[in-house]
Amino acid sequence: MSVAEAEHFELAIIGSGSGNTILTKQFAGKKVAILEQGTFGGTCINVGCIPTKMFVYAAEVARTVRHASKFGVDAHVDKIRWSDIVDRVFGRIDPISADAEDFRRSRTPGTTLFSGHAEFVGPRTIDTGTGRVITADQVVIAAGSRANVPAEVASSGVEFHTSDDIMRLPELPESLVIIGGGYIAAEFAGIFSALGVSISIVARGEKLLRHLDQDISEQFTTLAQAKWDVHLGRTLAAVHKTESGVSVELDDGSRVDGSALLVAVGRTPNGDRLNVAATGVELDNDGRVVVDEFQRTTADGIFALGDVSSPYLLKHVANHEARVVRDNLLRNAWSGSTDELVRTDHRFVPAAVFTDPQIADVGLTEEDARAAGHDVAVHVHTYADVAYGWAMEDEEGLCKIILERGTKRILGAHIIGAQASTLLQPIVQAMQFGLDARTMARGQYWIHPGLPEVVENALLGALRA
Ligand SMILES: Cc1cc2nc3c(=O)[nH]c(=O)nc-3n(C[C@H](O)[C@H](O)[C@H](O)COP(=O)(O)OP(=O)(O)OC[C@H]3O[C@@H](n4cnc5c(N)ncnc54)[C@H](O)[C@@H]3O)c2cc1C
Ligand SMILES: NC(=O)c1ccc[n+]([C@@H]2O[C@H](COP(=O)([O-])OP(=O)(O)OC[C@H]3O[C@@H](n4cnc5c(N)ncnc54)[C@H](O)[C@@H]3O)[C@@H](O)[C@H]2O)c1
Repeated sequence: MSVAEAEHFELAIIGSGSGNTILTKQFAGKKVAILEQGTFGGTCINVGCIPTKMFVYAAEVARTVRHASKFGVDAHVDKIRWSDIVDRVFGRIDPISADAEDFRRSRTPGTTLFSGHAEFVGPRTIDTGTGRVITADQVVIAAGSRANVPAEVASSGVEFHTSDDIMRLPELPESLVIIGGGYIAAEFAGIFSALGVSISIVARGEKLLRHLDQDISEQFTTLAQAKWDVHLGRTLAAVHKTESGVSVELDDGSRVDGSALLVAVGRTPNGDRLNVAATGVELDNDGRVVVDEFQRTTADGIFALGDVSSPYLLKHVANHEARVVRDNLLRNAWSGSTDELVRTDHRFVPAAVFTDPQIADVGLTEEDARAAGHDVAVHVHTYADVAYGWAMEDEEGLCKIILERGTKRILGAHIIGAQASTLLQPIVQAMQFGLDARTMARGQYWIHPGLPEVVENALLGALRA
């Protein structure tokens, strides 16, 4: 079909992850195209946040049993039924994706789903990859990101996995070599080790999760080194196939062997595969679609959101940006005035790494706070120093609070330990709504002897520091 014969839509959305969530009832009756090249629903539901956390929970159950004896409860893991774990996760997720696709394909009047690789061929003109070309008044680029694979692995001919397929392995491997020291490496190391797999990690940094506050990164690295075979400050030289799986050759000539290989070295935004130049959308030096605070790209009528344009690569950020785009799609976003437009708020973006132990953070690291010139007051409180931590026999967890000394404003909070993401959320709330540390610590009751007392004590310690 030629561009001249293109079918016209009021709205076209490239990507059915967070992009699909835009279509609430305000869009009923509008003529909408959704373009999706892969599994409907995108990364989070199919291969990201949700399945990984379902595996994380199964891993935690196994870990609890393995550690039960220190509480005077003798128990052991009889067997890991890997295929049942996989079936539990995907038996729940796959139907959700299939139903969401069916809903858009056949139960949403006015919406057309194009299942193909979309590319721009002109201003707001898209080749849908299905033999049809469409035009649209407004376009949303919500095309996400993809896993990076180092050339040494890609060209090796050796079987390897990424987060896209590691959760569907036919069998649990005896050992797993993980290349990378970030989020995905940490989460899958936690999952597979709890299920009995020997873990080796190869990371080029001197610490794991090195983007985190130094105290947290150090604590995690120390704990990881005690239970996994961790190779820090090493790069990959080559990858070889062996009789039992794979051998990874490092830059110092040493080798790390395992039965399976997981590559977890970051993700690339998919804007480079959309021929965005044809529609006037700019990419930055990191390949992200350039957007302003209203999620508008450099081309009239085109918004972008989520991993394709955001440095955060987090689902709650993509969701927030999708809500901003939804609101701005319904306004006249290129009229010249921005008075009516909704702004994205990236001030206090929290994140959690669901590894062992869990990690969560919000705001500045101590290093960044000092580098920004703040006069900081810092306190680290351990789980072992609160009553619930005693109950848990916890020797790993800590909560670090960074305050601006004069105002008592919370600049950053960093937690490693059980339920870190749950413990962090009230601090996110305090930062978002301008609650200072003194009011947060002493202006409310803290349930005794709940685990959040570690946050209360970290706040009080920072106030005294
Ligand atoms: C293993 C893993 C675990 C994660 N865990 C968490 C977590 O616990 N918490 C968290 O906050 N975040 C997590 N994330 C990150 C989170 O999944 C992403 O930030 C989020 O899903 C991005 O949403 P999105 O809508 O931008 O992109 P996606 O959900 O990836 O959607 C983009 C869609 O666009 C499609 N597409 C791309 N290019 C084209 C094209 N040219 N034509 C047609 N379709 C196209 C893709 O197929 C995809 O379906 C995790 C990610 C991974 C990989
Ligand atoms: N719980 C969560 O919110 C969650 C979970 C998983 C993934 N994610 C998102 O997905 C994104 C991707 O995760 P990720 O772990 O792949 O990326 P990451 O950016 O967290 O970590 C990448 C790691 O790979 C290393 N690396 C990069 N290139 C390398 C190379 N050529 N050889 C060896 N090591 C190399 C980096 O030094 C880093 O340690 C994250 O940025 C995160 O935002 C979030």
